[in-house]
Amino acid sequence: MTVKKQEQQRMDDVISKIKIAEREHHKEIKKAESDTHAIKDDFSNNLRLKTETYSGIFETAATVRQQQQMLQERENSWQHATKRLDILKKLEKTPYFARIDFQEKGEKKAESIYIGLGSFADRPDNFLIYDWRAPISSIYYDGGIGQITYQTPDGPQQVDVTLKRQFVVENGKIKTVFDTDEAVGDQMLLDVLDESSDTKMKSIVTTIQKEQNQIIRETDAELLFVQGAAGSGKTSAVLQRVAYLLYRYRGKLSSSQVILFSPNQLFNDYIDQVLPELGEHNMVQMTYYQYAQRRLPRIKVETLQERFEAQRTATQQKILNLKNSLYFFDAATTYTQYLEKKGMHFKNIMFRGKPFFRKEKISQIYYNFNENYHLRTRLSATKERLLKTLNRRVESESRTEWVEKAIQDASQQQLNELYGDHPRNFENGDKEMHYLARQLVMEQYKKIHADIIHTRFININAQYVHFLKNVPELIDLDKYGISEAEWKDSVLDVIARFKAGKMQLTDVTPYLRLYDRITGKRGNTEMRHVFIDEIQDYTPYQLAFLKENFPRARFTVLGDLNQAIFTKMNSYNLLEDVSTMFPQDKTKVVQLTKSYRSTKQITDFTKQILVDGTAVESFERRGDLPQIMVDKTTTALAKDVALQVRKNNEDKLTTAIICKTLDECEKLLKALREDDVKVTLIKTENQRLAAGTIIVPAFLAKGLEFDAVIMWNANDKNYALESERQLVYTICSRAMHRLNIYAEGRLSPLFNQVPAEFYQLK
Ligand SMILES: Nc1ncnc2c1ncn2[C@@H]1O[C@H](COP(=O)(O)OP(=O)(O)OP(=O)(O)O)[C@@H](O)[C@H]1O
Repeated sequence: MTVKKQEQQRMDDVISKIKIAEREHHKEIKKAESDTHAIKDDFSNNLRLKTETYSGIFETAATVRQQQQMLQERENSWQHATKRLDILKKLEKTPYFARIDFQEKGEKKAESIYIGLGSFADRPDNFLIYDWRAPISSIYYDGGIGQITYQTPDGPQQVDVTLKRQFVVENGKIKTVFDTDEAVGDQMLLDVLDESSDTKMKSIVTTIQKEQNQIIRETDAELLFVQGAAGSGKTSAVLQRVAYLLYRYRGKLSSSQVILFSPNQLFNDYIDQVLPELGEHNMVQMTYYQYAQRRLPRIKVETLQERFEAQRTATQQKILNLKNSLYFFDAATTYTQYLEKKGMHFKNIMFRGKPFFRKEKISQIYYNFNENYHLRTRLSATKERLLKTLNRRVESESRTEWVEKAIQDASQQQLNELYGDHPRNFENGDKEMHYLARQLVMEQYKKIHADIIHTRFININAQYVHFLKNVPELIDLDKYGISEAEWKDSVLDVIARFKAGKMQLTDVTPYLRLYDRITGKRGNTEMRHVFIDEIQDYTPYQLAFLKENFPRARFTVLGDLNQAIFTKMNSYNLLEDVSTMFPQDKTKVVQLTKSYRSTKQITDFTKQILVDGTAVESFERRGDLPQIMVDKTTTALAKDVALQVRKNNEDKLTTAIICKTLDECEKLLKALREDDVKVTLIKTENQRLAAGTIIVPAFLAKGLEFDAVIMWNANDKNYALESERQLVYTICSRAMHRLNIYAEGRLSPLFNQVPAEFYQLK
């Protein structure tokens, strides 16, 4: 019998056992559902509410609690069985993708294990399939044949691997079997990478590479920094890592305690199938912009597009750099310490157009507490004092004549509203009158009460401006090449924006943090893992803020300093900045250099665009040389783009046309439509990735990939500055199989250093 036949026999046997298990789980689910119905019916038929006596209330509450517990138990077993069934259904189609034969040290007999998406045993401890995340499965990813060490919860273990076999399976049938002596055979990887792109990212579980496996299984570091070339599988590895952590810490870690910050909403949409494919729930996913904007519903924060397209003077850029830095973060910390003594800005609490509590009065209360009071306690003590004063005012006001009269004149309905839920068994008429009077006055003062509770007396805009005005005292501006006058202008700019209800993204984080420090907001201690993708587009200030906001979380950050399209050159110091926030012995940096996304020709070309592209290695997958076409007019170029799109379609390659700005996208869209080319414009990050040809502005193409990329108008006007090198690299490195570059007039000088043998001139 051939190896393939033998293996198929085993697979058939395993599948039939999986089917038996599926039926069991079906039964369990049905039972949990019918039990739930029965409990609910029983509950509504037999529950008598006894509310007359204490013991009656007690009894009723106990019954309700008992019912709830029973329901919860059924719910848990339902959930457990449903999740398991879900995995079994996946296993039924592809039970496993690898087999390893090995001998443990000191053991006489060799063992064979099969590795799949989840584990499966037909009886206790008889594992027919091992989960890819089990400690032993690591040997599949980590090495070839021979002695291999793997990590277990009890420490390192050594085994002698004698066979590594990989399977390609479709619908329960083995398509190919091959034995390999490498970590994960290149042939299998090549097959996977040759496939065409999709609007949804796929998991890489069958072909995880050794370096990626390290990232996935890392559990010691508090900060794991992954620097990887474009297409080196950072995002893929990190999603596998989430699945790994959920498995490794099951019962202790849930998907709601893991948050991923991604570059844009489009990208969120692109990756949201990976974890479900691996049988796990998605983690919390958000963009930094969403995280910040949801706290500022009334302010219009600069959008991704505005930020990307803004033209800044050298001075504005210097100011921005300072505001994004950790120095600025520290200066803000010092400033808030100083607020414990003086400088807080308050607003009057108004009542019917007049100040009820004057800001001077609030300030006096705030600063009257002794120095043991810090910002949080100072504020809550102030609130308490204000509420007390309000209460006294309610008391005295309720004894005034107008109130008495108002109650006497009140209709029955108005009175009922004043009584509310209060039992009407007052001791005497006076007490009843007093109660109603207080209710009436409190109703009048409702807004004041709410203003105090919600700390609306803090003037955060004025406070932020006050902070900015004080910056020259806190930071030596000279060191940053900024004059006092320039700084003053920048403060005026912030004030003008405030007046128009707007804010630059750079100001958002210091602004929110100032508010948090004043109000003493505590961080989110539930979150255990924070993942940040495309870290190069974050500022050190934002990262320090996130660290403060998730004090108990471990951080995994990934990025490619060569793709910093927003922060540009400043990103190169980022690693240094970030590492100061974590203990050194708990920081781990991993470099991924091999690029899997693109053909060798594309990777070799794109790495030449970089100033120092040495850390990028191509993977041996062959394709055409990238093509560059320069023509005199955009009309002629658009015609050629249309032809190229048609050619790509014929070759079954999905095309993305990437322009620098949205405006250019719109113009090209018009030209292509006139030429009868079907294309979808992706205008905002809230859109879905459409199938078929798309046109997308560069700032939204982050993290995505396409079979074929057309870079639109890479001329010397559009990409003139050295600081745009990373953008050009990012655009070109989105291509998997084919890359075409078009330029009107003259090609951007950023391509000058690419040797002619790396591309073809059309
Ligand atoms: N081990 C692997 N097996 C199969 N495919 C892989 C592997 N690693 C990466 N890939 C593929 O390479 C492509 C790029 O991966 P991914 O998007 O994760 O890279 P990245 O480093 O996040 O890229 P970028 O920084 O450019 O956004 C994807 O199509 C992914 O499926």
